[in-house]
Amino acid sequence: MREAKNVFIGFGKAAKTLAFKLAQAGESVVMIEGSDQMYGGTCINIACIPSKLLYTLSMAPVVGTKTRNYQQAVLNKRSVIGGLRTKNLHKIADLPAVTVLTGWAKFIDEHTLTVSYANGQTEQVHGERIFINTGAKAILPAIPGLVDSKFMVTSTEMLDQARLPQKLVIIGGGYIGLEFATTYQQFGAQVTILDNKAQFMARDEREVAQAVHAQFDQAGIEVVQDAQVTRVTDVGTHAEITATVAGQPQTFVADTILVATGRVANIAGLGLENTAIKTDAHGIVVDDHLRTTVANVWAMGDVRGGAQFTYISLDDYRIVYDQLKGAGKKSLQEQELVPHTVFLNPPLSTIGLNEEQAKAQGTAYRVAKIPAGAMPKAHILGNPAGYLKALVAADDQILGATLYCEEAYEVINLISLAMHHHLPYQVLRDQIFAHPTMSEALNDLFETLG
Ligand SMILES: Cc1cc2nc3c(=O)[nH]c(=O)nc-3n(C[C@H](O)[C@H](O)[C@H](O)COP(=O)(O)OP(=O)(O)OC[C@H]3O[C@@H](n4cnc5c(N)ncnc54)[C@H](O)[C@@H]3O)c2cc1C
Ligand SMILES: NC(=O)c1ccc[n+]([C@@H]2O[C@H](COP(=O)([O-])OP(=O)(O)OC[C@H]3O[C@@H](n4cnc5c(N)ncnc54)[C@H](O)[C@@H]3O)[C@@H](O)[C@H]2O)c1
Repeated sequence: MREAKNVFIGFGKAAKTLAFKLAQAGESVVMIEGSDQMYGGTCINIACIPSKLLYTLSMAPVVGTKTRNYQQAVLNKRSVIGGLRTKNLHKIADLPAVTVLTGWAKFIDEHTLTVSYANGQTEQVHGERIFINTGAKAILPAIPGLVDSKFMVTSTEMLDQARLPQKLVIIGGGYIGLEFATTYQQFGAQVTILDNKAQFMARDEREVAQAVHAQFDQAGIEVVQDAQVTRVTDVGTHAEITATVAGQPQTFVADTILVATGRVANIAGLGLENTAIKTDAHGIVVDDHLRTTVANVWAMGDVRGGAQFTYISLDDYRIVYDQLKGAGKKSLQEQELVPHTVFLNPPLSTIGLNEEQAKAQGTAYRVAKIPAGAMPKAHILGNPAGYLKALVAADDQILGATLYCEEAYEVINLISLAMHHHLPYQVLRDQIFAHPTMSEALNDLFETLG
């Protein structure tokens, strides 16, 4: 039997970072990854990186023309992702203390896994410690005809589809739905989003949801709320999607149906029933230090049923590493305040409280708000749309921000830093920023508060 001090199931963000650190410290590591197409995990292969690469390319006309070349973009994406995958593999596989096994792992007891290889062979691996980092997979709703439709894809297939859809229907108006609508519309697809909630962008405040909706209207992205999809039927070259919209039957036509209705923890087939590791409706149950209900097993990233973001998985690594090699003080508590970005055009980044939440909680606040068009950099970038808004408490601490503007995904990190370090808003108001940048909007934004 193969043995190691540290055995990882899944080559995700937390696992690869922790494996690298432990191996560098001379501890033996076995990394088990099911697919040779997934070294480095979901983010780099089938999620954040390919989707943001296509998003970026969807905004960039081919030099000398006004067209965006979708086929070229997909080829470009394959080449970049292939390079990153190899780099990720070698970064840990080349360390003398690491063995990478390409096969699917399943618990047979709390210290032992069976690894099944593509050639039908199996092997047993014993771990003093075992770290589960198996991620999440797309939820496929039980809609008659959906999974059998040849036009149905999840984000994974969509990101590698060589042909640009002409009529794309997206079921689900969350992160993936909104981002893919933006990207594929910009490449030239006709896009309709069918979301089952009554409100567009139900998690966000109405002000920004209305601003995004107006931008979608302008771009020609159709958004249908309160849509309960009841059936999908393939009809030759396209599919018909039947839905009840606000109680009325409607039919939509698509040559690609993207299912983006959330993702669920990847625990099926892991053999958890052979252990005392508990699960709930969200995933593997962990405590604030990511320990499962079995002392030698930890769970990190999407599989533990929390917020599904790569930066959360990375922070999960920090929590576990701190237990193994540090003071053991880091915990999930520190993940409560984190920035989020939806990669729209312009992008939308948020952190902390929004105005509706502050009102509902009865928190006293002042509002700072400026239009994005006030910033020269927004004009340089050719998109002065949107606004920046922040909430400040009576003691001058920043309560939260909504940035719907060019480069919001960079600027939000400065606000996050200020909030985490309890800096009063005046620090950002008076900070000298490089010019011309979008960050300098923070001078103007907080200047409005005096
Ligand atoms: C389209 C899309 C876009 C996204 N964009 C962003 C974004 O812009 N920013 C952001 O922060 N987040 C984004 N996310 C979310 C982000 O991708 C995930 O939160 C993150 O990748 C989760 O990483 P992880 O560490 O949990 O594990 P993962 O990276 O998911 O790794 C899990 C690995 O485990 C392997 N595995 C599973 N079961 C087994 C088994 N039994 N044996 C062996 N191996 C196994 C899998 O093959 C996989 O490689 C996006 C997600 C999607 C789908
Ligand atoms: N930029 C980023 O950070 C980023 C980008 C993409 C994905 N992600 C992560 O991946 C996760 C999964 O993304 P997602 O968009 O699949 O999930 P999501 O939870 O963000 O959105 C799912 C949407 O689908 C709707 N829905 C559910 N069932 C439906 C049905 N039967 N018919 C119509 N609508 C339905 C929900 O109401 C919701 O609006 C996200 O929650 C996020 O954590 C992050």
